[in-house]
Amino acid sequence: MDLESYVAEILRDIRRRGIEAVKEYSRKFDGYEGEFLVSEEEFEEAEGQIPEKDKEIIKRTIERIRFYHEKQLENDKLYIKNASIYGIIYKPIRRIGIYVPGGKPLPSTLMMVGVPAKIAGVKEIAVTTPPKNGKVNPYVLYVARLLGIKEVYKLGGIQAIGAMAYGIGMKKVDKIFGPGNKFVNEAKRQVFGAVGIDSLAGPSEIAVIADETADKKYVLYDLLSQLEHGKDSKAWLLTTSNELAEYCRRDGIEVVLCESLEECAEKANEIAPEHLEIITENPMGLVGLIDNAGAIYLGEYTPVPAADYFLGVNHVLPTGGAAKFSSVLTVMDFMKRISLAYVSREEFLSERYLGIRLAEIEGLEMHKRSMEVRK
Ligand SMILES: NC(=O)c1ccc[n+]([C@@H]2O[C@H](COP(=O)([O-])OP(=O)(O)OC[C@H]3O[C@@H](n4cnc5c(N)ncnc54)[C@H](O)[C@@H]3O)[C@@H](O)[C@H]2O)c1
Ligand SMILES: N[C@H](CO)Cc1c[nH]c[nH+]1
Ligand SMILES: [Zn+2]
Repeated sequence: MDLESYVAEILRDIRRRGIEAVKEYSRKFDGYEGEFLVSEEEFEEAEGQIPEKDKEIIKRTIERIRFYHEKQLENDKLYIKNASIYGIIYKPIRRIGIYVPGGKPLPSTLMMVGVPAKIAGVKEIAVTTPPKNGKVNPYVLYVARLLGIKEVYKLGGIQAIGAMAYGIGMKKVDKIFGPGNKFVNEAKRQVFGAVGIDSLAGPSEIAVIADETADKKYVLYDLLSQLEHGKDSKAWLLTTSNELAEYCRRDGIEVVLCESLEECAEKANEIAPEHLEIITENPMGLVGLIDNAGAIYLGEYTPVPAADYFLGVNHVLPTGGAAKFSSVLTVMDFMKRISLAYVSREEFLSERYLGIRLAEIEGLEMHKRSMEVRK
């Protein structure tokens, strides 16, 4: 069965049978039976397991992520014309769900999603993450606690996405955030409409554009870093250097030898990778040629793992070509734009002839009357 039908069948079953189906899939895929909601005692136990040094590492990282993201917050945009007010106001989404991957638990992902959500002012946050041996990773729980998130569920994969989208075993969320494996990503795609989703942030990818000036070892380890996430991850080397191409020919790395850096850039645009590193003599010079990438990292000292963890930039990024039409996670993904207008009598009466005639053209009589009846 293909992935789409496989996931659709499980989601259909979850919609039909509710919590019984969620329990069954949780038992089957995560070997878990028991309460889904993490208890206060579990939060405390987790905190007790984290060494003080690690607590400092996490706090400092959260500060760096906050510093970067605070600058993204936009103000309402209003203007006055003919004594009327027009514009856009921003409101945080009321209730969100965050999926934190758990095959290899990624507490850093909770920092990347939780911090901008808090900056945006989201009031209710539910986190789902798959348990291992019946428990949630203690670092994930510690990060949740630091961010003031109390609702964490031991739920992973398709069943977690179904539970958040349809409100099974928890209050339904308005939008689901966070990356995951191919099952999670496809489930998010399929529940879109019932809820919002951030983007299609699936198995990790990296493309590196490099020339003969690049350090071969730096390039190779950067490529291998993203393959480490799992067998669905992808890595491309786009290079003008024969020597580098030969050095990086390893399992899982697709090497493309190009005639010029312009050709490398065009190849990157076709791939639209999640991450694009440019390690060339003049990396900045190529940025103008790149249209499609989730993130662009320039030079020898901006490897993807640094961005994954401590630079402060967001590591939730579109994959599978979705960077052609979607973007890195930002604070504004947690907010809705609401159109606002307050029209003065003077402006309404002087301009309404436009609306009245357009209503006639569209044959919508009550639209016309609504504008005509006003004095
Ligand atoms: N694009 C991004 O922004 C980004 C960021 C971080 C991580 N990632 C990616 O997230 C992914 C995390 O994957 P992971 O597997 O470690 O954790 P995960 O939590 O996404 O997936 C694990 C869950 O998948 C479900 N599952 C596994 N096999 C299944 C099957 N055969 N049928 C149904 N469900 C099944 C189980 O419920 C399991 O708990 C990686 O691919 C990583 O590259 C992407
Ligand atoms: N590289 C991942 C995004 O594709 C993010 C991550 C989290 N932890 C390590 N890496
Ligand atoms: Zn990574």
